Amino acid sequence: MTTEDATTTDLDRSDAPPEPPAPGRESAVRTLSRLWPYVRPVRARWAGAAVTAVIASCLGLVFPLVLKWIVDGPVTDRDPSGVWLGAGVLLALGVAEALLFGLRRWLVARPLAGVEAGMRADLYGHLQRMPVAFHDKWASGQLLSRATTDLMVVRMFLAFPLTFLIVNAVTIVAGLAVLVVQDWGLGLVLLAPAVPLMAVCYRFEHGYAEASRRAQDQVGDLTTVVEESVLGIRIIKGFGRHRSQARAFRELSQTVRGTELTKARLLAGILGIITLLPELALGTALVLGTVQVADGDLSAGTLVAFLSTALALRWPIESIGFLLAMSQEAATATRRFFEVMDESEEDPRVHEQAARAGGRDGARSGLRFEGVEFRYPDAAPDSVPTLARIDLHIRSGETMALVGATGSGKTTLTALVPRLYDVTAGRITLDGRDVTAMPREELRTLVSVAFEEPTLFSASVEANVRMGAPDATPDEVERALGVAQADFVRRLPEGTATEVGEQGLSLSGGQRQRLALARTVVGEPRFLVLDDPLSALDVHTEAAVEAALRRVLADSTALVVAHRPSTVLLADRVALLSDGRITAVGTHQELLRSSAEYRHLMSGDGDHDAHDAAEAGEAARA
Ligand SMILES: Nc1ncnc2c1ncn2[C@@H]1O[C@H](COP(=O)(O)OP(=O)(O)OP(=O)(O)O)[C@@H](O)[C@H]1O
Repeated sequence: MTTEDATTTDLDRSDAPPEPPAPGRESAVRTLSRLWPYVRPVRARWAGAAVTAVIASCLGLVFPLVLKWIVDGPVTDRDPSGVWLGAGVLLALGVAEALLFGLRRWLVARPLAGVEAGMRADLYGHLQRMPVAFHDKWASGQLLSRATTDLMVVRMFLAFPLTFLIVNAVTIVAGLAVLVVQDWGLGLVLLAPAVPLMAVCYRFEHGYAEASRRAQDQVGDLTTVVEESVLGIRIIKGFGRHRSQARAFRELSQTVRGTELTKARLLAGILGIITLLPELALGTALVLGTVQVADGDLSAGTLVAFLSTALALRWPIESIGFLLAMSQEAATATRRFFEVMDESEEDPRVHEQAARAGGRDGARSGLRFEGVEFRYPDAAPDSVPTLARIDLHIRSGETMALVGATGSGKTTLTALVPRLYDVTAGRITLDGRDVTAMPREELRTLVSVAFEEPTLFSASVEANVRMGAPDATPDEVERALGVAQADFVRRLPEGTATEVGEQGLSLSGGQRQRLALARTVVGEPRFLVLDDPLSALDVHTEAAVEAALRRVLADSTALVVAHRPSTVLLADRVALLSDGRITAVGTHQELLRSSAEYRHLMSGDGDHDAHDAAEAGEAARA
């Protein structure tokens, strides 16, 4: 996304993910079960940790039984040594419980950090293999938030709620069994809230899933806005838009706050009910139990044991509300993760049919567009194609300039050669081989591209240039920097080792463009596709780059998008693109003579869009 785009962002949007599936369409359990391939390698340690936690939690249920023994035994018999023994057992139980919980944490911490890292690496690798059309469609903040916050939520779920939902369920069942065994009547009183609680939990899960999805998407939008504002900070300041931008940001954060409050309200509601109903049941059991003890129907020890068992179950029951909430958030995070992972990657296979059909033109026949038609993937099927009926032959070793009004489709046409997008009809061949018949790696070694927007990465000058050819020798890097007239790198603090890019030294537009050009030519590719590569250079530097570039172009087959006559003069021939169609091909002089539209475009009187240029051409003809 360009910086210009960043500032025109409508902050009120609720953009990507494109059409998120409605929550609840797939159950949380089903969604979370998709994590199994990632959890599988650590299943033994995870299960060991869960069993440890179950043992630790159930040890808590032994306390009341020891208490009962102390009250009904040594206390009733006034036996101090028995009381000390009981106290010692309680202390040992407490220490054992603490140690076991510590062991559980130790068992899972490292493997689950590994699961999170593995998922993140998979997501990153997948994003690298996704077609450009996918990145056109998805807001960067949505992808960022999925790779960071969502994966953290998943790790926390595996470490805590998943284990404790199991641990607490086992503890509650065991505890209720202990209660019923001690006094079935009082046990049933405590069991009474179970059914309404289950109904409440079910309803809560549904509402919370919806709110949690909304919140996580809104956080993604917020991330996008922050990222775009940082990238576009110069334009925001330059246009004095920081106040309105801040206001729009505040509104979006208010929306996130509102959704978080909805979640908090839902959680508070269920926590209230989950606490209230068992407390009521416990109060009732306490009254009934006390009456039974007074009537002599129940021993005091049994009542103490009964109540302390019930109290030991308070935490497992009360925690269910937020464990469910965390599980729902993890289900949403997992769903958001797999929404990206489920998108199909670029097909690495070559098209067999195209491979068989290719080769008939023979070697060194250059770059050919044959009946090419292209429509962007999100365009309506019946819309006018962006490019249509493109037949163009750039002979081996020839440089063809591509000229056309703004919006006529020049960038789109250049993007088809390295298969950033695939043609919707027709074919493109390199030395007679259909580009779809080549493995992408081979294609992208054969074709080198320089885009209008010279993006550099946070790395040294040399590493940025080497992206064009990782195996280039230092001499080749020097030569490429020479072609791009990037001698300014010698004056940088650490020469070619100087860090540039987002976190590095700031370079001027022209300097960045020259480094990007060096990156393109370093591998001496057979085919070069340059999208207006000299637009940011002053006339003297442009002339020097052109002189050097001419030597490179002599050995390559090149397609060069050009807006200025000086760039056009690099080319042997020129193709004129009007509204997505090639309307003329010839030398610069021929087109100056024969095409009014071309004359108009080359006259340099301002910027024209495709329509203006065509109209101006018509007018000039008339
Ligand atoms: N990713 C995209 N998705 C949908 N439509 C697009 C996309 N990129 C460009 N377009 C549309 O395709 C048309 C051609 O755009 P393109 O960028 O190829 O023009 P161009 O000739 O290179 O213009 P310029 O000289 O201004 O760079 C435009 O109408 C543009 O709106």
